[in-house]
Amino acid sequence: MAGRLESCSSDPSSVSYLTQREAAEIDEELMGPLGFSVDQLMELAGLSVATSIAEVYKASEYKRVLAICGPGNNGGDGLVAARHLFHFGYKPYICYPKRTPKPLYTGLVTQLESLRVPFLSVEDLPPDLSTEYDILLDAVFGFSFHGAARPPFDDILRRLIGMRKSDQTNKKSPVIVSIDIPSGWHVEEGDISGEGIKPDMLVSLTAPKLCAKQFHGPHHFLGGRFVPPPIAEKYNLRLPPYPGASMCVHIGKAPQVDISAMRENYISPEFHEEEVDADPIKQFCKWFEEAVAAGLREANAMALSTAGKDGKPSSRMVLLKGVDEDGFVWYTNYESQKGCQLSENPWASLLFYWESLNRQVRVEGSVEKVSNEESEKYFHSRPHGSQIGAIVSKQSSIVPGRQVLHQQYRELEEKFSNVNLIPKPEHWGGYRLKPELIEFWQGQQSRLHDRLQYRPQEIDGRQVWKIVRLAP
Ligand SMILES: NC(=O)C1=CN([C@@H]2O[C@H](COP(=O)(O)OP(=O)(O)OC[C@H]3O[C@@H](n4cnc5c(N)ncnc54)[C@H](OP(=O)(O)O)[C@@H]3O)[C@@H](O)[C@H]2O)[C@@H](O)CC1
Ligand SMILES: Cc1cc2nc3c(=O)[nH]c(=O)nc-3n(C[C@H](O)[C@H](O)[C@H](O)COP(=O)(O)O)c2cc1C
Ligand SMILES: Cc1ncc(COP(=O)(O)O)c(C=O)c1O
Ligand SMILES: [K+]
Repeated sequence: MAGRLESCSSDPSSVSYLTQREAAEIDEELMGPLGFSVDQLMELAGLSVATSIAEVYKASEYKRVLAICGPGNNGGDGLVAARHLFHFGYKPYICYPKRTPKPLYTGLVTQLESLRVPFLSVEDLPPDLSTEYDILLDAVFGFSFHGAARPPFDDILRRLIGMRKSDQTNKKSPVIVSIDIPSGWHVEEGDISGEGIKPDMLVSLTAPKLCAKQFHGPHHFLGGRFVPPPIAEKYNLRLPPYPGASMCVHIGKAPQVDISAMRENYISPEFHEEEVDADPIKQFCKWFEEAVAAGLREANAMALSTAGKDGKPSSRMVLLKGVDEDGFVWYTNYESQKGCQLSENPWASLLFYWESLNRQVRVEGSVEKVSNEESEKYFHSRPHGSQIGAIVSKQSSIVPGRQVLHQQYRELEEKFSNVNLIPKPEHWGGYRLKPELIEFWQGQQSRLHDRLQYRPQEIDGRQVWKIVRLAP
């Protein structure tokens, strides 16, 4: 593979596209019989736009955002998006030349002013947009656009078009993000002249409009996670599922990424010898609590690496279920691959990676089984389904098909339906790794990371932990 990867996203052919009339009708229905207010929909639309941007263009690299807002609701979406982007750590600027005196819009302006977000007139805009901004947010026209753009928007659109053309030699030019419709494009026919703006990202709202079929930029997102079933049914809308609690979903052709160019620059507070706890377990607990407080999902997930007598290592994720001075505990099937390897070679390593904190913790040491009582106690604390699952699963053995697992699961569910205590299989239980090495890694800029390693040392017959700094 030549370093190229297609990232996952929804199949564009399975998504519905709306005509201009349908878009306007849906708008009216949402705000009529379905009880929404325009403020609500605009807030959700603007939030979807801001979260889509944050998914692709990180604030650390694309900080300066110029939101160009038009006279209608598309412009309102831009104002809302700019406010959210401010709170996400971006630096927004607003160009809003044709203001609407309605309270909704004056409120949005006041909110931005209270955040000290600068408002620029068309005359204030720098002659070359490409040097001053990292993101140009096109919130000029939405689905009610018709005809040819009138002043002052005609000139602004020309500058966006010109900037992209004259900038092809520049290393990094700003990206254009269009809300709902690339402004100036025909809502259904798209970029009729072929001379229109060429956004890098399009965030369609509610459902893509027909013109979006002509969008060939790298990032097509759908936002506006508020479509109620009556609308979806009436307009026969096929929309991709939104992941988790996300306000946006990537649709369209998956962007090609150059794996070799994928890298993050870690920016973190420095991590010094003076500030760490003399006891690595206490230090681990401190970092673990910080990972949990930072809202990391499964901060207790760790990679466990083992090797049997053939010396060939293998890794898999397991969940940390306890940690104290005696070591790190996880539970599994003693007859699994890892179980067999540990019976041949009771040494292992554990690895935690807390991505958003730029932290890694590495633990190495000897492994033994926890007491049967400890395993019993933990086993019975698990949800019933997981207890049955552990009985069903002869972990790491070949199964002929998923239905076999389901069949056995159903039989056991039936068998244990009136039983208080589901018996723990003998071959299921915990392991405890007693550390002989713990290393705390804090990512830093230019790959000059902090690495503090603890190893036990005997001083006057007493075991103490020696801390050394390792080169990154
Ligand atoms: N579920 C939904 O539906 C949701 C929709 N939402 C958002 O609403 C958007 C649609 O909003 P919208 O209807 O206000 O229309 P939009 O295009 O922003 O502006 C119309 C303005 O532009 C003007 N104008 C038109 N042509 C022009 C020209 N050639 N040159 C100059 N001006 C021109 C026109 O003036 P007029 O021609 O009427 O005098 C009017 O003032 C939609 O795309 C989405 O972003 C979300 O907020 C929430 C959920
Ligand atoms: C986040 C995560 C946590 C996991 N936790 C455990 C666990 O605590 N115990 C376990 O036996 N398997 C766990 N698994 C499944 C293992 O990664 C692995 O598939 C399984 O234990 C079989 O590994 P083996 O064949 O190398 O023994 C987890 C997987 C993931 C992705
Ligand atoms: C097969 C298996 N066993 C055990 C666990 C440990 O988790 P828990 O005891 O919380 O179910 C996991 C977690 O993913 C797992 O996949
Ligand atoms: K737009």
